[in-house]
Amino acid sequence: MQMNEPGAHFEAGRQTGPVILDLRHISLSFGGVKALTDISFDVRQHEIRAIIGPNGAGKSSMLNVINGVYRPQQGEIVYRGEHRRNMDCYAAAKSGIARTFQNIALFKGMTVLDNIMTGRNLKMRSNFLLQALYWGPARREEIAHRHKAEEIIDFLEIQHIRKTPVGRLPYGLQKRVELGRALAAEPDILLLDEPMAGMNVEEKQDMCRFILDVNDQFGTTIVLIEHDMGVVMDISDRVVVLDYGRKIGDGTPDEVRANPEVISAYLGAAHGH
Ligand SMILES: Nc1ncnc2c1ncn2[C@@H]1O[C@H](COP(=O)(O)OP(=O)(O)OP(=O)(O)O)[C@@H](O)[C@H]1O
Repeated sequence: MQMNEPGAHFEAGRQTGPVILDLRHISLSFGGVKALTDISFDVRQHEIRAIIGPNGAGKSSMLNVINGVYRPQQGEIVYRGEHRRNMDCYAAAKSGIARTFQNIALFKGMTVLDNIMTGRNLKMRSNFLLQALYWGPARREEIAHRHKAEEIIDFLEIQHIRKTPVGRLPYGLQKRVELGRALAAEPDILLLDEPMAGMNVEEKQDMCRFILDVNDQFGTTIVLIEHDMGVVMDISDRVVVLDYGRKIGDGTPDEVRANPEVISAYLGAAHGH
């Protein structure tokens, strides 16, 4: 029998580690609108954790709480054992949390390579002054960053478009470049907001493969929002289900699929309630 590290768990045949991110009793409202009410769930190292739920359920708000864009009025976030009232956007990025957005947020006029290089910003030590004073070290640093960006380009199989302005690419490839930019930060946790939205079947299959490879080869923990149930159930270790800002289910894909409250929320949504 294989010996596991302490705190190790097996989900969907994948070994996941101890809890890296723990969200406790998070409540968030905008004026009178309650976007999240008393949500608690955790994320284990190396797992693929999905957040699902009907439109307006609070999924994007939850990601925004995790990377510090929104500050919840109540609750606590424990990240790597440190307790915080809320995350701070810059600190979250600096401490290894990267994300992609529902609507692509790339520099359309810039090439694929340059967009991916922007993901290295937080890793760059040299600023303009330093570059002027110490041309050598800054140059060496630039080369190292470029090398990393090229590695990501190879990994995502987009060598052929590395010099193409992003705005000229089809949607599916733009989404892949956005993933590349997030990967350039070498994150420990990658937050993906609907990575497959608007894609055709083939593009979805490619994206699934890349997400699984990122998780497998880089050991990256992944938290994703996705509407395509087939994809979610296929690739996730555990799924949290939100409805009207409340958590109504949490568990393995099989557990969630069999949860009567989840079934009725989805049937209700399908019937337009
Ligand atoms: N910045 C904001 N200002 C005011 N209300 C907001 C804001 N962001 C989200 N909300 C509200 O919070 C609720 C949850 O929205 P959220 O976008 O998190 O849901 P979602 O599950 O991601 O939805 P979708 O699947 O449609 O993207 C909604 O009622 C939404 O209108």
